[in-house]
Parts: sequence; structure tokens; C-alpha cells
Amino acid sequence: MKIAVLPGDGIGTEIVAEAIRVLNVLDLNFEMETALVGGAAYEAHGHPLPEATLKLAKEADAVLFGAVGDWKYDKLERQFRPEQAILGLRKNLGLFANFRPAICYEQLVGASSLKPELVAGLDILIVRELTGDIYFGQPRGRRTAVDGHFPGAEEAFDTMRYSRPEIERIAHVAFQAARKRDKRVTSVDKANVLETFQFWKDVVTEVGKEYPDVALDHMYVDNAAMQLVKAPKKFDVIVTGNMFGDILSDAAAMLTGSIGMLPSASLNASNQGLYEPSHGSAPDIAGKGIANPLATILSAAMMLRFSLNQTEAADRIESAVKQVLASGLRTSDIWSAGTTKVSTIEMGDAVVAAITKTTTKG
Ligand SMILES: NC(=O)C1=CN([C@@H]2O[C@H](COP(=O)(O)OP(=O)(O)OC[C@H]3O[C@@H](n4cnc5c(N)ncnc54)[C@H](O)[C@@H]3O)[C@@H](O)[C@H]2O)C=CC1
Ligand SMILES: CC(C)CC(=O)C(=O)O
Ligand SMILES: [Mg+2]
Repeated sequence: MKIAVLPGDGIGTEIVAEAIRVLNVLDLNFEMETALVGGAAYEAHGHPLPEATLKLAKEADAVLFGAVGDWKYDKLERQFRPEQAILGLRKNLGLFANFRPAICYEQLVGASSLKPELVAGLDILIVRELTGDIYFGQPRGRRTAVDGHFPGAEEAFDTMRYSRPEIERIAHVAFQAARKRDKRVTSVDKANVLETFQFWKDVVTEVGKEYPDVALDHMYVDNAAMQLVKAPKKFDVIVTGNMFGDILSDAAAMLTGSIGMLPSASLNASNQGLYEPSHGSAPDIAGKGIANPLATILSAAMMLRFSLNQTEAADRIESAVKQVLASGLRTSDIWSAGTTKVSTIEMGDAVVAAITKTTTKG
């Protein structure tokens, strides 16, 4: 079994280093190979997703990814910007199904920006379509407007689109995930305005008929954003498109205490997966040693469970994270009075120690 390790930029290198230490202590005998991606790859090879990195990712059983991006690349031609690396990996590996579980650990109820009673016991799953929508739709570009409010003016355009098979397959993923949970799916759309999302709603409704044991409801994305901060526990599985899922999952992250707590798994039709925290490269805190590595460590646990068939090892990581939080250790983003502030490395040390302790106990 081979894991491609792509740390990327900013805090990516710091948090992936901790996830690797956690994987190593499990002694699972995986081969790991690291490669440059994002801004780091652009600096070294002139491209954010070099052929060799893509080849490594394609051939691996799973990819562990940190994050890419930095403000200093914002003026580059789009094809060379670091973010094209993660978009390219998603597209080339066909990673259409993105799972973003938002779980509020008991110990972090007070770290959420919402009242404790709204988030205590929260366990929702956002299933985000990841290879379609306006993030990938063509054509896109800049041109001179021929109509609209200002004919003759410079304008930019992108294309929102979804095909029936793209919607069907992500809907199946969501209904099947719901079957293993509370058997409720909320499909989030903007069908009142966008034809793409009226089609999305129609197709999800059709697929839903194959799952009579799962309750399906529909919600407009603006209302969904509001309900996520009003009564998040009413959701079970949320299924939505690429852009709405991107935005809603960052909002959901704060229900769990911090975006530094939200892992993710992106799977293709053969269950090959890329595992990454839901956040970005956080240039504002990069190099300070304060980033929360837990979203990445929990993403590594998802990797063991979903792609590498190591359920027990995944359980051990997740239970070590709970023990560490119960012991009161917190990185800055989840710190509150009465808890102990630790660095990225100290948090990694604590998870490693908690795993070692359970190993010693047998
Ligand atoms: N999959 C990827 O590689 C992604 C890359 N990005 C890129 O990352 C760069 C920064 O984007 P932002 O919009 O600032 O989003 P971001 O997610 O990197 O950061 C947003 C805020 O959350 C904080 N934060 C993020 N992760 C954290 C962690 N583990 N521990 C503690 N605090 C954390 C940051 O310090 C910042 O204040 C951009 O270049 C963006 O394009 C953004 C999202 C995903
Ligand atoms: C940087 C983007 C391509 C992706 C993003 O924000 C995400 O996947 O959450
Ligand atoms: Mg995002």
C-alpha cells in the first residue's frame, strides 16, 4: 500500500508533518512518498501540479494532502496559481465525492462560536460534489460585453453546469451515507433562481425514490446558511454542489469549534481517495507553529478507514484525539480559559503519546 504525501504550502507542511508522525506510530508498514505541490512546486518546477506529482498521486492507494496557496501568487496567470493543483488533482483523479463531517467533540462545545446547547452532540455530514459546477464549467474568461447593463464594458464570466450523471452519482453517495446514519438527506440548491439547480433538485428527487427508507427534503442555500447557525442539529446529511458545499462547510466548521477541526475525504468511483483538512494554507499563521493539526490528523484517520481498510487504526487515532482534548490541550484556535495552550508540534506529540499509551496497554 502506498500513500502519496503532498504537504503543499503555508501551514500545509506543519500539519502534514504531525499527521505523518501519527501514522508512523501506528506501525502499519505503508510506503509513503512525498512530493511538491502548489506554490512550492511552482517555485521548484514552474508548475503547481508537476507531471511527477500527478503521476505519484494517480498511482498511490491514497493521497494525504495539506493545503496550497499564498497571497503572493494572486497575480499569477490562473493556470500557475497554487489552487490549480488541488483542482487538477480532483479532476484528474475523478474525486467527485467530498465528505466533510462536522462533529462537535464534547470537550469543544465551549469553543464553538454558537451557544453550547446548539452544538452539543452535533454530528452532521456535508456531501459536496467536487468535480463539477461553476468551479470547472467552461467557457470562462474575460471579454467585452455585447449586452447586459454595460455593453462595451470589460466583463468576466464563468459557467455553472451539471449533467444528469454527475448529479445522480453524488445523490447516490449521499443517500447511501444517510442509510448508515439517521436516514435523512437535505439537498441544498438555488432552484428558485438557477436552472442548474432546478435540474439538480429534480434529479436528486428522482434518485431519492430509490431510497424510500431515507427522508429527503430540499432547502435553498441562503436558508441553509441561516439554518446551519440557527439549528444545525436538525441536519443529518447535506448534499450540495461544489460551490455551495465549499461555502457551507466553512460555516459548519465553526460549529465544531474551529476550521482546524474539520477533516475531509474526497473519493472517486474506485474508492481511491485524497484526504485533506477542509481549510486552506492559512498564510496569516504559517511558520508560527500554532496551526491546529487535528483536521489533518483526523483526515489521516478517514484515509485509513475509507481507502486503506484499516478501521481499527482509524478508531485509535480518533480516540487518541478525544483523549487529548479531554486532557485539556488546545491549539490557539480552540483555546479557552481553563485549558492549556499548545503548539502544533505539542498537539502532535500528545496524539502520538495517547496512541502509544493504548498500544502499551495492549
Ligand atoms: N484545499 C486547499 O488547499 C485550500 C486552499 N486555500 C487557499 O489557502 C489560502 C488562504 O485562504 P483563506 O481564505 O485564508 O482560508 P484558510 O482556511 O487558509 O484560513 C482561514 C482562517 O482560518 C484559520 N485557519 C485555517 N486553518 C487553521 C488551522 N489548522 N489552525 C488554526 N487556524 C486555522 C487561518 O489562520 C485564517 O484566519 C488561499 O491561497 C486559498 O486559496 C483555501 C481553501 C482550501
Ligand atoms: C482552494 C479551493 C480550490 C478549494 C476550497 O476552498 C475547498 O476545497 O475548500
Ligand atoms: Mg474551501
